[in-house]
Amino acid sequence: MITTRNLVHRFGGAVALDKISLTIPDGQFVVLAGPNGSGKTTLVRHFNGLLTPDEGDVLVDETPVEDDLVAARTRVGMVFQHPRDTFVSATVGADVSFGPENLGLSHEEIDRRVETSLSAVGMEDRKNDRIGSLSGGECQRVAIAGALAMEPAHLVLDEPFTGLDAPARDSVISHLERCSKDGTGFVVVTHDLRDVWSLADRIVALRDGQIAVDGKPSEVASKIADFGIHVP
Ligand SMILES: Nc1ncnc2c1ncn2[C@@H]1O[C@H](COP(=O)(O)OP(=O)(O)OP(=O)(O)O)[C@@H](O)[C@H]1O
Repeated sequence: MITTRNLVHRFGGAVALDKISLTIPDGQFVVLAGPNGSGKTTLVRHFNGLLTPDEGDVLVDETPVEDDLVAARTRVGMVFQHPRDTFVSATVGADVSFGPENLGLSHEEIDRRVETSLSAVGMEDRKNDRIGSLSGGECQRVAIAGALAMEPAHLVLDEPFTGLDAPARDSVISHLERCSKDGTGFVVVTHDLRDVWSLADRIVALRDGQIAVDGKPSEVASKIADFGIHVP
């Protein structure tokens, strides 16, 4: 469970998050929407301690993130835009095993996690492929596999569809659906709801650093259409 309580974040004098209180239970598929500059990326960067609150608290499983950064980063995985820049190894399999290796797991457990997470994104036959040979959608899927291999309770994807063509988007979405059914919670940051509307349990929309809308897709559709978010 991820909890923020009266979370405030400022950049210089400018308030980016203005008293955000939010609880995300395990397993929930949350879409975090809102216009450019509304605070989405700033908010999710608090979920695993990439930013520190100016005021308020952020807790993962009821422990303040700053008290146990390792636990927070194990429970909350993140995949950012442009994953091509974040790969650390030359091949798909080596990259996905990098995180579990750093957890000090046994070879058997590392192999199991690599197999499971690559097959969750439909890349089980591509372990030996070079990262440089992948398309944009495949890069995104390998980045998701790398995060899944850490077996997080929540996986945060920041604008995962940027730069992907329609078939690549559809492929990533169908694999997210599969992982979601298997129990992984998701927080997907987007300003375009069309891709993920059908997968979402909950839509949270920010405006000017505050929660403007929070509810099930069917409840919020009419409320969010007027603030710069594409609704299907
Ligand atoms: N490193 C930074 N330094 C200064 N201001 C920042 C920084 N990062 C974000 N901001 C400002 O904080 C506010 C929230 O930005 P944030 O990136 O969280 O919004 P966002 O909703 O994710 O936007 P986008 O959809 O454009 O990515 C904006 O006004 C932005 O200009």
